[in-house]
Amino acid sequence: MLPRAGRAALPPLLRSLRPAAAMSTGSFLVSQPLNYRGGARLQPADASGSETAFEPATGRVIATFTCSGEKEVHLAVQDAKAAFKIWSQKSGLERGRILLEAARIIRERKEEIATLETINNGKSILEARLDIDTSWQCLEYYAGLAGSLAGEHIQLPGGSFGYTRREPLGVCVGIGAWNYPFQIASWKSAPALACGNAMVFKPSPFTPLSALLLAEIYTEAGAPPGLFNVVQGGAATGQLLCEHRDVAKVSFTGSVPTGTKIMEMSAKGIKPVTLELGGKSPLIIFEDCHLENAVKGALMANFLTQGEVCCNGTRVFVQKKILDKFTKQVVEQTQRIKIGDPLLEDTRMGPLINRPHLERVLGFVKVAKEQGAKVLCGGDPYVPEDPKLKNGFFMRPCVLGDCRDDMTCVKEEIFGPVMSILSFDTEAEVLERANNTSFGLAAGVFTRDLQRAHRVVAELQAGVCYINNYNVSPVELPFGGYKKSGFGRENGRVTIEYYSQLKTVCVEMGDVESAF
Ligand SMILES: NC(=O)c1ccc[n+]([C@@H]2O[C@H](COP(=O)([O-])OP(=O)(O)OC[C@H]3O[C@@H](n4cnc5c(N)ncnc54)[C@H](O)[C@@H]3O)[C@@H](O)[C@H]2O)c1
Ligand SMILES: O=CCc1c[nH]cn1
Repeated sequence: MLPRAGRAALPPLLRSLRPAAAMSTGSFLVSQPLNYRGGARLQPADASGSETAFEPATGRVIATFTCSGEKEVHLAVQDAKAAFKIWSQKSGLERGRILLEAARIIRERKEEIATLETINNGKSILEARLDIDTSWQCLEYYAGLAGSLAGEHIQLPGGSFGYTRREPLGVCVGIGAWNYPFQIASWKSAPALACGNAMVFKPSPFTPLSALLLAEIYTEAGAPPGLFNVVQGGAATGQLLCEHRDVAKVSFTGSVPTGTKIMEMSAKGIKPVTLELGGKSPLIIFEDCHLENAVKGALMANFLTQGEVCCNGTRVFVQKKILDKFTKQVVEQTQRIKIGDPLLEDTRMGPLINRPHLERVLGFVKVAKEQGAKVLCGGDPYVPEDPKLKNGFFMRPCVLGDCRDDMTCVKEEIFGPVMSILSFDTEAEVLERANNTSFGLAAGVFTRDLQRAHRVVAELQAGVCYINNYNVSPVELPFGGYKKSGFGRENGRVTIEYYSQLKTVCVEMGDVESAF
C-alpha cells in the first residue's frame, strides 16, 4: 500500500488539478508517464509506437505517450501474476474491505476524477459526476458480495460428499472504450478483484488518463502492488495482452469489428471472454404513454455523452396517433440543449471525442438527407462563442424525421447525437421491426398499459430492457447484450460467474470400489 504521505511525494497525475473547481478548459497538460505497474507510475520498458490524447473541447493535445510493446505487456502480466498469488489467498471479506476503502477514496476524489474525465472525453461535468457515482457504487456493490462468495456442499451415498469451491481465474485483461473511461475500468475491475483475480487494464488511446487514477486509488486503499495495472496503447498493445499465455480472461468493451478479433484471439487460447459491444437499440413509444416522460426518455436515450453511448435507443418508433405531438416536443427540447464548455455547470452537451469521429457522425446525417430523411434540427457543426473552443469537436444534436427502416441512419450505429424517428401502427408490426437488427444491446418501451409493457419486453431481443425510462444503469442490475452486441454481463450478482470458476471436490469416506 502506498501511504497518503507517499502519494504527496510522487507527481500525481492530478496534483495540478487541485482544487478541481479552479481548473478551466484549455489549461490541462500531462507530461508524466501514463503506465501503472507494480504499484507505481512508470515509462513502459519498450515501445510499440506512440499516441496523442486530446481535449475535445479545444482540440488541444494534452498528452503524448508511448504505447506498450511486448516486453512491457509481459512485465505487467508478471506483476499481476505476483499480486494474484497474494490477493487470491485473502478471504473475500479482506478483499471486500480494500474495495470498500477504494470506493470511499473515489467518493472523496469525485470532483477531480470527474473533471479529468470531462477534459479528456468531452462529456459535461454533470454527467461525468454521475459516471463516477456508478463507479464507486460498483466497487461498493462487489465489496459487499466478496465476503459471501462460496461453493456448496453435496451429500453423497455412504457418508461420502462433494463440495464446490468458487475460485478466481487468474490474471484478467480489461480493454476499454473511450466513452466511459473511468466507469468501464471500474465495472471491469471491481468484480474481477472481488473474486480474487488481478487485472491488467488497457484504456482506449483516446482516453488514457482516468484509469490511472483508479490504479492509484486501489494502491492507496491497500491492494498489493501489481493487482491493478494500466498499460497504454492501441490495437497492437491490446493484441499482445489478449495473446499472452498467462492471461486467463479478456473482458472487452468496444466495437463489433474489434470484438470479433478479440474473440478469435481468445478462441486460440481457449480463454473466456466478455464482449460488451455496440448497438442500434429500439425505443418504442405507444400512444397511451405519459407523453412528457416519453419525450424526456427519448432525449435520455439519445443525447447523453454526445450520443456516444452503446445502449442508446436511436431508433425511436412512435405510434402514428402521437407522432406529430411527440416529434414537436422532442425537437423543441433538443434545440434547448445547451452546448459548450463541458466544465461549465450549465452545459448539457460537450464536444465529440475527436475530429474524425465528428466528421463521421456528420457524414451519417448527410447520407440520411440523401436517402430522404428530414433534418428536424441540428446535425451541423457548432462553434461556441468562447474563442478558446473554436477548434473543439462540437455539433448540434440532431433529430431526423421521415425515417425508414432501410436507411443507413436507422441500420448502423452512429455513436453520435443523432435520433431517428420512425412511425408505426400496431404492436406486432413494431416488435417485428424493432427486432430486425443484428444488434441486441438494449430496448425501451413507453406505455401506461402494464400488460403490454411486459408482453413487449418479453418479445424484444435485447439484453437490457427499459419500461418507462431509458439509460439508467443501477449497478445491482446485469448489463450486456444479445446477438452481435456481445455476451457475458457486467454488474449484478451474475458477473461473479464471469470472473470465477467452479472447482468440484469429490471426497470418498469409504473404500475404493475398483472395477479392476
Ligand atoms: N456494450 C457496452 O457496454 C459498450 C460500452 C461502451 C462502448 N461500446 C462500444 O464501443 C464502440 C466505441 O468504442 P471504440 O471506438 O473505442 O471501440 P474500438 O473497438 O475501436 O476500441 C475499443 C478498445 O479496443 C482496443 N483495440 C482496438 N483494436 C484491437 C485489437 N485488434 N486487439 C485488442 N484491442 C484492440 C482499442 O485500443 C480500445 O481500447 C462502439 O461500438 C460502442 O457501442 C460498448
Ligand atoms: O456505453 C455504453 C454503456 C456503458 C457505460 N459504461 C459501460 N457501458
